[in-house]
Amino acid sequence: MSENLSVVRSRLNRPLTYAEKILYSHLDDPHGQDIERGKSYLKLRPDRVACQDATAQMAILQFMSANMPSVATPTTVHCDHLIEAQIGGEKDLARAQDINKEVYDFLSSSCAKYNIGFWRPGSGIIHQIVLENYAFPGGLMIGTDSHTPNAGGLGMCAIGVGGADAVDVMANLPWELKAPKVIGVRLTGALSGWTAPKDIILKVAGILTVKGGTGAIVEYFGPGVDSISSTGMGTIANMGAEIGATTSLFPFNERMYDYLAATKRKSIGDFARTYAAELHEDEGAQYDQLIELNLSELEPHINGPFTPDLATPISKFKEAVSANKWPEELKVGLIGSCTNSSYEDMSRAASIARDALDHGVKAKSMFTVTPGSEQIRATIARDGQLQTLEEFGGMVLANACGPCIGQWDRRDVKKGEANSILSSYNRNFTGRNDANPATHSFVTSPDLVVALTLAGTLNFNPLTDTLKDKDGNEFKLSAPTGAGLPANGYDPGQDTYQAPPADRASISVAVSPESERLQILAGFQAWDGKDATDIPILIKTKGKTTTDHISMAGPWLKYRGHLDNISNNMLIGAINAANGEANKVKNFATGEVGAVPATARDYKKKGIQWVVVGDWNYGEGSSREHAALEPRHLGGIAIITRSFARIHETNLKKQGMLPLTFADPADYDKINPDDKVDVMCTQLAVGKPLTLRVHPKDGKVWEAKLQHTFNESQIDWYKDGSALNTMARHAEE
Ligand SMILES: O=C(O)C[C@@H]([C@@H](O)C(=O)O)[N+](=O)[O-]
Ligand code: SF4
Repeated sequence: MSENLSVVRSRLNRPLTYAEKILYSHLDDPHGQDIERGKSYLKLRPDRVACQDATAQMAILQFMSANMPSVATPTTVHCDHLIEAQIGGEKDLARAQDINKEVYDFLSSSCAKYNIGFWRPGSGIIHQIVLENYAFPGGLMIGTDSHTPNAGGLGMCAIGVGGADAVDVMANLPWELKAPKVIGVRLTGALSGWTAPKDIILKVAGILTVKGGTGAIVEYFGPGVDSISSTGMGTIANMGAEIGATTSLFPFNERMYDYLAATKRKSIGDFARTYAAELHEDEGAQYDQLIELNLSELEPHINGPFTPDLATPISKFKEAVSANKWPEELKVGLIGSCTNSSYEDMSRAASIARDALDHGVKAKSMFTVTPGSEQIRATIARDGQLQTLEEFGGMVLANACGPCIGQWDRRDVKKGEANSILSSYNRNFTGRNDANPATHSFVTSPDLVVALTLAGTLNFNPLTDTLKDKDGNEFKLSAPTGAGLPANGYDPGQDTYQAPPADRASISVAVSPESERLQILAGFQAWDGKDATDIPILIKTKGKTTTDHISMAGPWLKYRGHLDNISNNMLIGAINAANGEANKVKNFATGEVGAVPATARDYKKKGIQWVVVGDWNYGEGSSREHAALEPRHLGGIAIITRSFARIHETNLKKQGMLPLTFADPADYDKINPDDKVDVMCTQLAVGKPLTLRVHPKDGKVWEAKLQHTFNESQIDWYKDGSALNTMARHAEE
């Protein structure tokens, strides 16, 4: 990496940010690569790939079509998304192992066959396991999950991608990324009292908004960094996904060294120390945008509802609750998720719970606890935090995503009933946790979750308000305390890791043709070389259209390996601009109103291609490529929006769709849901806009200019029908 970096330094002759040092030291061709931030497509060689069980299925099904004996880059698969939270950790895990047996067997056998490490159900959430075992300062990795950036807590450049991107790296192809801009966040002062690392990213999300980080890496630096633990830095990097950032990262420092040593990787810490000079930004490094945060003045924040960038400082939260008429009663408090489930998070949360118990009171709201990994669970069980949280009223769930991804058998409210929940998670999109669009979900630090769960209401500020103890006397909660690392080291707990066997050739991977959950992928048809004329708009979506709106998780996760079945959830959460409702569109071939997937299937049966029209930051959120595979599978050809989230735009290109943006954003308003359109696909060329000819039902034809970001090789993906088809074609040549 140092050699590559010195080659690039001699070419660029300017100070570099830390993010650039990691990226450019991983270039496939440091001598010849064109390097311009925000413009060039970098060809990179990541050190590692990580996949989780809800995205690994499609990634491995695609890798299988590359006909390779094993993966070319160290890869792991983590079972964390498919465990439903119902009655508590152990029973939920056993139930999941039974329900998901077919998928787990597919994953464990394909991992064994292709030389992939397999982390069984119960091992923990992918991003905690990666931090505990694989992340290292100066490394570059990709993961088929948008919160892969969590590894930024160990100074790694870790980027979320769709499965098709992971297949490139598994198949030893260079991985392509548009050279990101770099946003600097300079931290001064120090965290103290109720202010937690999470509050830094909650504040930054409020500043940058959900699309402010798109196309950029967020790089933290400055004297304030040293007041944050390595897992705290991970929290901040993790939730950088919510501002659309390519990733977020921190410079190597002694807090990272301590975490490496605590997780049996002192040798890596020592090695990083020998390269410390290169594991941070250069003097005079230039940032495309610079934000200053004084941590000594930073308040705790609560973000939401419905979007992770609606940031409210705790001192203003009560008035926001009443001004917006959010449901005041706090129904459920949830701590955990990959964002906040570290030893430090659990220790600080337990210190507040202990304070309450010492005053003879405990949780008023329902309260759930998700340890981030088996190692964390075993250690907080040994050290007592787990028992304290249970005594406080906590239900300990499996070491898994659970309610965060909608894997929650929630019984305390009916669908449609307005209510409020508070979590230490990173995302709070409509319906995400419990499929109830009336659930007001807020994200904050674990500390504030515990404090407000104790009070049972959103109208409580632990910094200023008092509570009544068991005798009715008033008391004020003390600020949380908690060790960043376990004084007696981590307890690894149960061994949940399956290493790939030496002899792999004899292993067979079975996918039953009758399976409801796994389906061998048929290649997509190549482009017919023609313009698409007089085609309908399947739906014009209004407002926020995240990957949760496009391909809902929760109950649909069971079909993540079966493209035809999961396509029945396509866009069912998106709001139709024509009627303000979800999953209700007009079929322009029959005149009937019906569900989006059924309408698309009818068009496909009739050989009618279609487009979707969307608004800003379309495809915000997850890396699930199903959000791109489904419209492709059901006969869509283009998604036309005001702007895209990075991962989703790439996923659409990889699957042979056309992600196009209005050159004039006002054209989004001009186009009507019942217009027919001509997409002049034959005009697709690098750097050239494409024409959309619009035929209003009544009125004269007009034209919109559409922009795109295709480069030469990506245009091949469109012509071949998908990136996989291009890969197969090159392999034959
Ligand atoms: O949907 C998936 O499988 C991946 C997704 C999920 O982890 C999520 O938090 O929504 N993500 O964030 O990329
Ligand atoms: S954000 Fe939630 S669903 Fe996604 S990886 Fe983290 S814990 Fe799992």
